[in-house]
Amino acid sequence: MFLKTHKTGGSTIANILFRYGDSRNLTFALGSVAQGGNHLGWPQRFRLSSTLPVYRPLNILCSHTVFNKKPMNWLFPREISKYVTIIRNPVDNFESLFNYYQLGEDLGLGDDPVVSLENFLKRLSSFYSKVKRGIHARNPMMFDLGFSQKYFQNYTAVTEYINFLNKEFDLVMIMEYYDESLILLKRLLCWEIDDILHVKVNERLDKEKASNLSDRVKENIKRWNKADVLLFTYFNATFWKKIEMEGSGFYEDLSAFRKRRLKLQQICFENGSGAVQRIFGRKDVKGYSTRNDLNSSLKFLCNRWIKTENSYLYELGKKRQEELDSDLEKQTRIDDSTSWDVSKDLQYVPVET
Ligand SMILES: Nc1ncnc2c1ncn2[C@@H]1O[C@H](COP(=O)(O)OS(=O)(=O)O)[C@@H](OP(=O)(O)O)[C@H]1O
Repeated sequence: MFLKTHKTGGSTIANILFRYGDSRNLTFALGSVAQGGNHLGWPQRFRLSSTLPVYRPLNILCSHTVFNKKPMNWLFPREISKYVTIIRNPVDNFESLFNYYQLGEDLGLGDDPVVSLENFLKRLSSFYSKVKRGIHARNPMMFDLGFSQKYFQNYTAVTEYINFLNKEFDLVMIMEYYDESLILLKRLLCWEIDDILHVKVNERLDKEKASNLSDRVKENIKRWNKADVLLFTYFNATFWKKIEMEGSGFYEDLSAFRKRRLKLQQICFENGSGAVQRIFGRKDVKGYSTRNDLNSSLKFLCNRWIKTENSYLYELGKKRQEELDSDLEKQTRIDDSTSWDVSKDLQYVPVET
């Protein structure tokens, strides 16, 4: 169960999980197409009804949702499942989220990534309630991890919830240490290095980024998102303790992984092509150009690395629908209550009068 928090590098992990699960015919928790397919009830807490129906146990959940222990533990029993998530430095996370979702524009603060963010932080309380996607606009990571907004300003509640998360999750990855995070994931899931190969996806275009934020703005982002700061500080510390416990084999894996990834990236993609990828509607992010000289199997492999979340979900949804249709067909056949002719032992023989 991968709890995909917003703007933390989760789409890259989801792409890894899609490729892993799809090639092994595993079953994903899929959202309804009406919700865009990539949300499992978000911003509501996860419920059993948040996923499309399925007649077999689920193997992977990797779409946006809000953590909810009971239904999740039911679908992914703790004894046989791994619970993982990823977080990011709250300053960069908030900047990414604010500008990606154009919250400044929503509020009439203009489309300049730096100025609109500065102005938002100046008059927070009056703006917060007005943001259409207000859910995003404070402690977005703690929100996705299921912490109630009511307690955002309660230190005891925040720290207790972080302790609770520490018990619920087997691994909390850190975006700033992406490679190290993936090696921990590989080891936790007993995977091979090839299973975690990837390219960075969903990176904003440079013009949408607010680079060089002043120290004052950074400090205000931290003060506004105190619960996320506490979350990040706590799991950043446990992350390095985890790595220490892995021993020296961890760094051997890390170096082998980096070499292999570089090699495959060189095989698959043109260097610095400046390509742009459309991910939905009119939203573009940085993309990749696959090399022209690839044979068909390599082309297939390389294109899967950069396949967007939405097209993966669309394909998986279609596959699921076909399975459901055939499962339903089988059930209808079993339930056909007029088919009494398969055996005659209990055949109806009326009493003679
Ligand atoms: N491998 C790797 N290493 C470092 N950083 C990475 C990686 N993959 C994704 N990213 C950065 O993650 C940001 C996108 O996060 P998400 O995919 O979670 O966004 S979303 O909520 O699903 O829209 C986005 O950050 P910003 O560009 O700052 O917005 C990506 O650049």
